[in-house]
Amino acid sequence: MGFLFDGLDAEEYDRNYRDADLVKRILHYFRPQAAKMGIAAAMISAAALLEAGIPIFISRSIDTLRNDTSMGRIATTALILTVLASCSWIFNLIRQTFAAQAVGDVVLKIREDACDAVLRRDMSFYDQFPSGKIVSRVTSDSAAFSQVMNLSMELLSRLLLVTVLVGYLATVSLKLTGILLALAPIIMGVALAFRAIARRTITASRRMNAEVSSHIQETVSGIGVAKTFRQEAAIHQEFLGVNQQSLRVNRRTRYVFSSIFPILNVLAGIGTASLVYAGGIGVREGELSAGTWFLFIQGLQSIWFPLTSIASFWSQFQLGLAAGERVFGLIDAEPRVIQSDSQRLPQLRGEIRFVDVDFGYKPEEPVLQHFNLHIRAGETLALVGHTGSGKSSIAKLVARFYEFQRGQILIDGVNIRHLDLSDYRTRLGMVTQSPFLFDGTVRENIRYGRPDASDAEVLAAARHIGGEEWISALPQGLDSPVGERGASLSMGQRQLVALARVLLQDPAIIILDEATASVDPLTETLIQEGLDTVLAGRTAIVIAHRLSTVRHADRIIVLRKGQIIEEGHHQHLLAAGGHYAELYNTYFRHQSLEYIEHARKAA
Ligand SMILES: Nc1ncnc2c1ncn2[C@@H]1O[C@H](COP(=O)(O)OP(=O)(O)OP(=O)(O)O)[C@@H](O)[C@H]1O
Repeated sequence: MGFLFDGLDAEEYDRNYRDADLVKRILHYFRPQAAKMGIAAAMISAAALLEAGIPIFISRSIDTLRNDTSMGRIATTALILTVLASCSWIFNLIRQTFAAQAVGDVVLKIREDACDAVLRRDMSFYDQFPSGKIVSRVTSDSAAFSQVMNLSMELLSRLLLVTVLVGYLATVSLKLTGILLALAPIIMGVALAFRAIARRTITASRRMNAEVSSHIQETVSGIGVAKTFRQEAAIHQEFLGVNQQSLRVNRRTRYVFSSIFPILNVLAGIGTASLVYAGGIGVREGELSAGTWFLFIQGLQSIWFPLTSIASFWSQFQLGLAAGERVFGLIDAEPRVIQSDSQRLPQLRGEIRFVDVDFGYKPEEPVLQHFNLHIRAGETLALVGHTGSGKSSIAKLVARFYEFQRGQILIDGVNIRHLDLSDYRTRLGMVTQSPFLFDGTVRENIRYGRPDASDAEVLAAARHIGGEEWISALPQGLDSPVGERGASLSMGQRQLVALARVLLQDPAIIILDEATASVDPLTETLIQEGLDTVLAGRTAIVIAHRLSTVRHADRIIVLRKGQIIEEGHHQHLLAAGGHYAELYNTYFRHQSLEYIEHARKAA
């Protein structure tokens, strides 16, 4: 009876597709599987006919055996029944095998399409869809969607069975068939009512369990803060409350589930009793044979479960379609970044020009307005400004992660919208504040910059960035595992890996979001040397957090609310005594050697 509870955890999502379109699209995925599905459908029909035939054969046999009880007759009856049951099992096995293959292939294809779609999307897409939702669309929704097909086949088989059986019973006794069918709406009504109640209690129970987990997770992850503020007792009390509520909800769920089977059994009992009574009278009056009487009682059992599953079909079918819709929604999401050409720039010099650019993540919240900036090829440009001033946005536009609303961005004089993006991005390197390392070794992570690089090239890049020492400090050298997201490496080591990776890539333009987290002085020096190596001879946009970077930058631009308010060289800007000087005094000055010396003397 598991089908009664299936799919209860699905959420309601907004529907944008018509059911007919969804079904058409699903069928389109099944088209290459037509042969397998054809075999499965044939097996369904054969098995349904056999399953309906078995009780009919038994009823006939009962009547025959009343007149002929010879060993031969008994043995033949038993043998035929064994053959019929075995055939039914074999047909079902073939059907399950072919259907599982077809559905499995379709889920595989849909997941491939969903994964491709995810990889093609621009960054604005990821702002809109949190990663958890994307993952669940690619994994569980694509599987839930295949349920539509399984359900349809199951329904087909049940309908066939009920039709054949009821059709035959009607030819035997209309009166008893009437009694049998009168029970159908009651059975279906109870099944539907139970589904509605079960759905509510299950949802409440799931929410409650999620609440308990999130409470524990929050407590554990914020344990340091909780201890500092001596909140342990309050947290304990709060947890007791949530836990008690969870107990109540889960108890109610169990009551609901354990009450349904007795209710269904009582109904089945009433149905059987009515048939026994009406059939018994029929036998007494000589209108029915004992075999037919048996057939109707057995028929109730055979029709009972199919009826409950037919009752629950439609809502489950809708849930499957909704899952399909979420997957198609992901596949069909319109890209915002649109390239109108695919020009390649084999000799990218790295000149970047923003011409009168307007940009906002949301149209009503502009980040850059009439923005103009010219970065010469090979120039190192440092962007400074308070948080939210638009530094990262400029970098993201150069990387073509987002679409801008007005103006032009030119790369070596070519409109960025006309470039072959994948070619362009091979010449564009990015080092983010907290570099993302993939689970694997240091070597694999460095090679990520250029998959065809040899071991010698990887080693050379690593040495070039930080010398021999940082490599030998790693437990297994370049073969040391980095752990999930690089957790086994220190922050400094992760940055060195990211720099070696980008050096191996050898881009013409480099975007660097300097890390704010401080590292030990030795690593700091290593990173600085690595940075100098990476930046040399390339166009660099650096979101600067280090004094040494702003000092050595060819040009600094100071941003406020998406506008350039000052620009020039470090000394020049400092002498001007404007916004940069203020930023320097509050942010950069404490990193200077003079400041540290002065502070030490003062202490
Ligand atoms: N993905 C996003 N979706 C919506 N708004 C965003 C997004 N990223 C940034 N913003 C907004 O755009 C503005 C500029 O942000 P940006 O990240 O460019 O600033 P920033 O100068 O790099 O700041 P920080 O130094 O804190 O990184 C801010 O108001 C920010 O809230």
